[in-house]
Amino acid sequence: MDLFAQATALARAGRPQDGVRLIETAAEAGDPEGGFILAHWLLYASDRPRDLSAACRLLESAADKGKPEAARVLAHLTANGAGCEPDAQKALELLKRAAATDAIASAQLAMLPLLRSEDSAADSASEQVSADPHIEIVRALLSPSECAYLMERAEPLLKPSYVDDGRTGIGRPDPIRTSHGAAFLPHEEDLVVQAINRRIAAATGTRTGNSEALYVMRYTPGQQYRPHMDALPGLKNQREWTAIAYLNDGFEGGATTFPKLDLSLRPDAGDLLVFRNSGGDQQPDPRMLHAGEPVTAGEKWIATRWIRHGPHDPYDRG
Ligand SMILES: O=C(O)CCC(=O)C(=O)O
Ligand SMILES: [Fe+2]
Repeated sequence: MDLFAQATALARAGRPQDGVRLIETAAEAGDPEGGFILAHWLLYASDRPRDLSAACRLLESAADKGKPEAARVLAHLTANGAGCEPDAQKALELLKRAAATDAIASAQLAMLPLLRSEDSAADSASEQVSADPHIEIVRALLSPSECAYLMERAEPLLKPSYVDDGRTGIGRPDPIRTSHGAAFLPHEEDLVVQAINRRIAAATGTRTGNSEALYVMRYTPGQQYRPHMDALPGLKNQREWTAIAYLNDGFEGGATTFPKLDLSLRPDAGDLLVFRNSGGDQQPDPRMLHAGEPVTAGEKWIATRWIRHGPHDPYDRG
């Protein structure tokens, strides 16, 4: 039985602390599997305070001992400068090392030469839907292969979408949003996702460091996002902008509607819908109520960036 299975068996037998101790002891002894698991507990802050630097050190040691998944996750953190100095060259070397035996890393590596440049955001035609409030569609910002890549990467990570409680900032299931989704937190934000995030920032005139994690959503028939506001009253660092990349075509229903503005939009795959949720005073703009209408056939995939007024830590849900 591998280490994780042993720890899980202990937890199931009512001895979770022994399971945790088993992983910690293995990690301390330099076991790459133990180090990889402990690094994730430190990244997710699941049972202990978040410590990105400690996670990087554990991943580095596990990667040096030949664990490709550790090299891949460390590549993401290194490219991002999360928990360590940003170093694009080192990130690429780590990814190449991982790609020799890790299918996810090799798919990522294969995408890199196909990525559109950050400057290409300026070449995408932008159509103004409304000047005030600001709503626009940037056409074909993402290529078909980039859209396919995001859906493929997100699929195994999908979980029922939660809605953050405006008061507590804690996520909970809510019939308002019945889709499934996956957030690309900094350690999951691979080099392709980082490039896409930079392009979305360039297209919206915002900074990557102001955004929440890219959130990929999938709606199957009957699923929807009922009318809601992305800006939340009382949020100290407001969700000023929303940028939604549409990743596929070939579904029915699922338009994005703004009931107060009498607008119904159905952008094409690769397009980015951008709208402003709050004014300069950071107060939610009531006109920006919007919904993802129920999908009636096929699947609808989108990727959303909720962009804050100022710098935001994507690990911080508040
Ligand atoms: O699915 C849609 O069209 C809307 C999604 C949305 O409102 C959001 O991501 O905040
Ligand atoms: Fe929304």
